[in-house]
Amino acid sequence: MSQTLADMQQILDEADCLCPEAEVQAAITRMARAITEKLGDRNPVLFCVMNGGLIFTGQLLTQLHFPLQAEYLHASRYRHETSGGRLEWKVEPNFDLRGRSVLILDDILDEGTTLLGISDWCAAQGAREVLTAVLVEKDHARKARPGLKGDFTGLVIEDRFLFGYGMDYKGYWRNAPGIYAVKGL
Ligand SMILES: O=P(O)(O)OC[C@H]1O[C@H](OP(=O)(O)OP(=O)(O)O)[C@H](O)[C@@H]1O
Ligand SMILES: Nc1nc2[nH]cnc2c(=O)[nH]1
Repeated sequence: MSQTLADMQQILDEADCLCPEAEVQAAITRMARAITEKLGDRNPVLFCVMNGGLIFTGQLLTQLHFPLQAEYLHASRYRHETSGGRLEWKVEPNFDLRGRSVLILDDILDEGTTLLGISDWCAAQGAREVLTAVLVEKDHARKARPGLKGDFTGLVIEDRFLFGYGMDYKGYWRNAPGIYAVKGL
């Protein structure tokens, strides 16, 4: 096994599981009900924020039983690091947002800079309303705006560096079937 693979296996073996898969799935089901209640008759367009939003979006979408359009965008600011920098757009959506209800789907609201930047961009494109849904909110007071929260939140989790369920550690373990914290971080 290469050193990278051995290191990554050790990361998972030594990590703390903060939320097992069944609890994550229950949270996604609760979110699906709340989103349906709010947006079920608004013909919304949903944007998965790649890459981290992939698994959450996939598991949420099939629980939304109303007409919607599903799209993606790609914006990133961590680049395999454990602290964030400037938000970089990798793929801007090519989609007419004028007058639309928009729901942004992402794995985590940490400082919230990513979701604020994306929400502002959607509003500037003429969206009628922009809502956000995050699987995880990180519990700390360093938000980009005091008290910043998603409109729909699955789980509130302690202030450690998390991976699994879409969140990566150095590009790995987005596929981990639960939410884990790296040992010592
Ligand atoms: O609330 P913030 O502090 O802005 O952090 C949250 C963002 O960080 C992660 O993305 P990242 O930039 O790591 O890109 P990724 O989606 O490719 O993992 C995550 O997917 C969120 O989009
Ligand atoms: N993987 C991962 N990405 C993040 N982006 C912001 N916070 C986190 C985190 O705790 N884990």
